[in-house]
Amino acid sequence: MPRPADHPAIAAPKIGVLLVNLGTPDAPDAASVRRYLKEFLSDRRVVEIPRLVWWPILNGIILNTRPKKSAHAYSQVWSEDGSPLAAITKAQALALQARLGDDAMVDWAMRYGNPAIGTQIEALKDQGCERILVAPLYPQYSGATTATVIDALGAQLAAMRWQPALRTLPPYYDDPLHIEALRADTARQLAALDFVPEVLLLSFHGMPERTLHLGDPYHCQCRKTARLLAAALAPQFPDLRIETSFQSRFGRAKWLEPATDAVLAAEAQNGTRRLAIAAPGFSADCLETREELAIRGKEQFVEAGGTQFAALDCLNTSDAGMAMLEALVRRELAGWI
Ligand SMILES: C=CC1=C(C)c2cc3[nH]c(cc4nc(cc5[nH]c(cc1n2)c(C)c5CCC(=O)O)C(CCC(=O)O)=C4C)c(C)c3C=C
Ligand SMILES: [Fe+2]
Ligand SMILES: [Fe+2]
Repeated sequence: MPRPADHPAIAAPKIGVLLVNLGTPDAPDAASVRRYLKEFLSDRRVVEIPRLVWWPILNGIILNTRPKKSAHAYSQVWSEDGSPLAAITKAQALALQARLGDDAMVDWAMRYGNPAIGTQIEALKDQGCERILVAPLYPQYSGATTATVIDALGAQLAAMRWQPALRTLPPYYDDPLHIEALRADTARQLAALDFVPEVLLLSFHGMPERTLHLGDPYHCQCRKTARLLAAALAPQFPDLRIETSFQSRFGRAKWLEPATDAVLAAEAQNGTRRLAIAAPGFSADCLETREELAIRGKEQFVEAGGTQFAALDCLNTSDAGMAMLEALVRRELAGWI
């Protein structure tokens, strides 16, 4: 007697893959940015300050001042396809679908904003996906990013009578596939520059330093990605000095150091003239890379005396990045196929 799964008349269950990134406003205007920031900064995992203290600060100060400033920043990087983070995540989903063919149905979601995780899980289920792999596209795990995706997933499941079976993609900060993709794509971009950088600065998004002491592995995982990437690049670029920093400080608390803006200024003041910056903690370019690094970072470096500056692209839909994503996803699907 064949087992039911082996019976030719019973079709294999459909598998869905949901790529998830942080989220972004729907438009580069103050009202849209305010809506997005309200959802994002109300998450207890993102801002770990007692509500009684945080609520008046968020609603009384931040949501009245930051949206206009951030909307201006977003307008500088907005593309025909919308916010870079959403446009690139969508393009990654399409590219992954082409690579996976009939093996899985690929879709994408934003943790804050649209398309929401819950809506996309429902859509995959409605299309017959009984098994769904959810892939938070953060190489390094943190409570403020990866864990919030799983929280949203839990909330969606809590509202479903007939739930799909789920898997989640583990962090891949030190996975040889990730390090090799970063090495290959960084080397390709460095070789295409019209100058030879003295320094390659690896800039990761920051977090309050307190989260490290509370046990969040994010800082250590960023450091390990940086160490492995530097070691992988060394044979091809023996004269390149590789440094690490943390960007995007938010609020008054002490954040992880050294801070990217301070390092850019210090490098130039100490005589570095040619510098390239890369952001191996972001799987897709976004406001933090295109505005904070490529525009403001360049200004900071040049004002302090630097002469040549380049902000490298994230893995985005590069061949190296998509080959890595396909391999990471296929490894998870192997348990189901
Ligand atoms: C890559 C990992 C990220 C971590 C860790 C992270 C922590 C973190 N972020 C904030 C506050 C803000 N982040 C903002 C934008 C933003 N953050 C990430 C990623 C991480 N954040 C991305 C990919 C983006 C870009 C979104 C886009 O639309 O392109 C913003 C919004 C922009 C702004 O107003 O500056 C805020 C605010 C905190 C407090 C935090 C850690 C606890
Ligand atoms: Fe952030
Ligand atoms: Fe920022």
